[in-house]
Amino acid sequence: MSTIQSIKARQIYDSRGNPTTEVDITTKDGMFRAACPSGASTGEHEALELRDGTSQWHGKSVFKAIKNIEEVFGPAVMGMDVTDQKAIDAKLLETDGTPHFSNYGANAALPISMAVARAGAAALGKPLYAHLGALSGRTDVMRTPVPCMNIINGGKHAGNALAPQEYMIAPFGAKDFAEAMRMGSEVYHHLKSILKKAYGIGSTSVGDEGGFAPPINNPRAPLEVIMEAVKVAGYEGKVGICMDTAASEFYNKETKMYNLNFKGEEANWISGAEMADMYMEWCREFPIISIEDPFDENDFESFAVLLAKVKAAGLPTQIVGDDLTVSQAERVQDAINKKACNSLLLKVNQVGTVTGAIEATLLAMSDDWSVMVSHRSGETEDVFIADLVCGLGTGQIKTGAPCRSERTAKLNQMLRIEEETGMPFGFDSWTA
Ligand SMILES: O=C(O)[C@@H](CO)OP(=O)(O)O
Ligand SMILES: [Mg+2]
Repeated sequence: MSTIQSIKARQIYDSRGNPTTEVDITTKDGMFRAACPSGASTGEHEALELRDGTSQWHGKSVFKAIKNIEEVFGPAVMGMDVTDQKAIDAKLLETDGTPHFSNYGANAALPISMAVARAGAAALGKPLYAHLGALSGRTDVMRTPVPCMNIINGGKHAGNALAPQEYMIAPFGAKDFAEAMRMGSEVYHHLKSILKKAYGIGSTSVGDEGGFAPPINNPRAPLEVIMEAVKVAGYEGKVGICMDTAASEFYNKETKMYNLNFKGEEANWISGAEMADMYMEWCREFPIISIEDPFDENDFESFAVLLAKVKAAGLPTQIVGDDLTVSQAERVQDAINKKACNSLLLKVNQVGTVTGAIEATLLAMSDDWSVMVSHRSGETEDVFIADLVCGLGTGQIKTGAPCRSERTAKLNQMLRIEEETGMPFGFDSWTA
């Protein structure tokens, strides 16, 4: 048994230069630190990110959340045993008194929960990934994941006119994580040269997650240039494409239409049914193995239409819920009932505790979904999700481009985990 002796919180800054929360917990085994990430294209059902003042502007300070850590959550969990993650997470929820931290903030609860996992691992003499594997009952299936690297940025993450938010490469044909990293970084560098030639000056500036943000607004064009880069690198058949359209960002709730040129001057409205046809066309033409948030966060219907079409066509593409499911068991259950998707994007701050994230994962897996662990567009140096994905053994992670330290920190941590353990690599359904 190892108990919480002190909790200290501070405001630090994330990769976008916005304030966020960090916590230090001490036990007899030492000091354990964790920091909270922050999204830009956040789902409306996510647990509350508490910022000072009344607006939701991300540049606002988080001193209220800091105060809540030190004066509300901290005292509530003081003296509790850090090896009992479930009990501490339940205490955080009970103290807040709402299902998703609407009173004191998930950005106050989450770093405590993550630091407790680190402290618990130390108390048991285990690496973090092994502790998380045990907490989720998945010790026997731990593995390093296919890194889905976001190499072209659009949407809310970039200053270009491109509507879809993320175009990722997934080097699933690698023999191990180290090779996947090498393949990903080679494709990334080839893409840089191709973009420079095709689009000139400014085309290789990057978005929030390190992917290029070229002056493109045709949503199909990135698929073409990415495949060109994959070809030049010599990895055709070994690298798939994953997309995150983040379609909630350009949906009109009244007209139920999507504006595929929402950052450009002239709108380009299309219906959910037309979007589904567009995705199907792309999936037939390109090796797209994953589409996240292809529709609005409440448009379960269009999700279900696309999933059914993909299955009927025998395509390998997974349909991933992010804003739709917000890493919360209730929303996952809803999506299971409505057959809206077959994959969960897992972001710990959408739910606010490590236990909540594990619950959502296990529920999704119980219906044969895949699970892609994910960073946020606003990240810190904290590498927690690298250990989480290996411990849960989901086989997929998205944590940005193979550049920028807040992204490579996680990728490099997985290189270390692979070196240390020789864990198996990859996601079984994605094979070369
Ligand atoms: O939509 C997403 O999946 C994420 C991470 O890539 O973006 P954000 O953190 O801005 O929600
Ligand atoms: Mg998303």
